[in-house]
Amino acid sequence: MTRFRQLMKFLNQVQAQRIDEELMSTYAFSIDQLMELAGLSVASVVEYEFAHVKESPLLIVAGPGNNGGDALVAARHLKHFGFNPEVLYPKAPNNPLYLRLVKQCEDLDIPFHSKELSSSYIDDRYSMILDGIFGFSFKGDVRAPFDTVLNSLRSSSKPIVSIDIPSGWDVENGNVSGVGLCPKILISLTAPKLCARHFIEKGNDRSHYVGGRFVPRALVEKYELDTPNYIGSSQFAKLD
Ligand SMILES: NC(=O)C1=CN([C@@H]2O[C@H](COP(=O)(O)OP(=O)(O)OC[C@H]3O[C@@H](n4cnc5c(N)ncnc54)[C@H](O)[C@@H]3O)[C@@H](O)[C@H]2O)[C@H](O)CC1
Ligand SMILES: [K+]
Repeated sequence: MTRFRQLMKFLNQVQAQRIDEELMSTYAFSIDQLMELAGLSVASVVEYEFAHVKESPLLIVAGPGNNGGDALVAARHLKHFGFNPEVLYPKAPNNPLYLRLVKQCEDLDIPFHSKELSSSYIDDRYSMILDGIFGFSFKGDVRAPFDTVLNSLRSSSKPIVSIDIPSGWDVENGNVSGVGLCPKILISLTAPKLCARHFIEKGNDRSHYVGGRFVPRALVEKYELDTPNYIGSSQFAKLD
């Protein structure tokens, strides 16, 4: 796997949301397409980093928005990759897109949990945690039921991989509340958001990836994104 120089461009919250909107208007993508590619990137990074613990169950925590949708897509791909994913879905929205993703997972016999799991249960059962709770639309103080979910994940000793934003972190200012997760791996989608600067500062035992290989050149130029040169068919790039 080739490493890439650290990207220098970080998006604020409004830019991240605008890029998302433009992809689905000007550039004619459907949300299903973007989510499928985002979730595939995430699953590919997990496969790359955790292939050695494939047999143990892994815990995928899905939130109420599209970050949670990415997590559900990743769960499906990981099952096809030979992993043993289980999904914690504390607040399942009644939205046709997410209902389809849940059905696709259930049809693969992926177990779902709706009630918070204790940190001791997580530590005993799972090899790692995939955090798809909140992404770039998170704002304000964490509301129930996710406050207690974040508490038990934070108390667990298992490695956390965060999709796009470490959940509980302010999208621009990082873990200012102190209630956010402390991931070992961050997978930024499209481009890193401003909070990723604080993740990088934490040091060498952290890995930062970028995924979401769907950004047209005109959008890269408009927002001056430093998207990596993905190698071959790879769905992610690891940043230095
Ligand atoms: N262009 C891309 O890179 C793509 C990224 N994708 C993923 O989509 C998320 C952003 O999704 P969005 O639905 O806009 O928002 P979130 O998932 O971050 O969450 C919204 C959800 O959360 C609730 N919420 C917000 N703040 C709080 C709070 N303080 N307490 C409790 N609940 C909160 C809110 O009510 C909503 O229900 C991005 O990060 C990527 O992961 C797309 O999948 C593809 C394109
Ligand atoms: K997240």
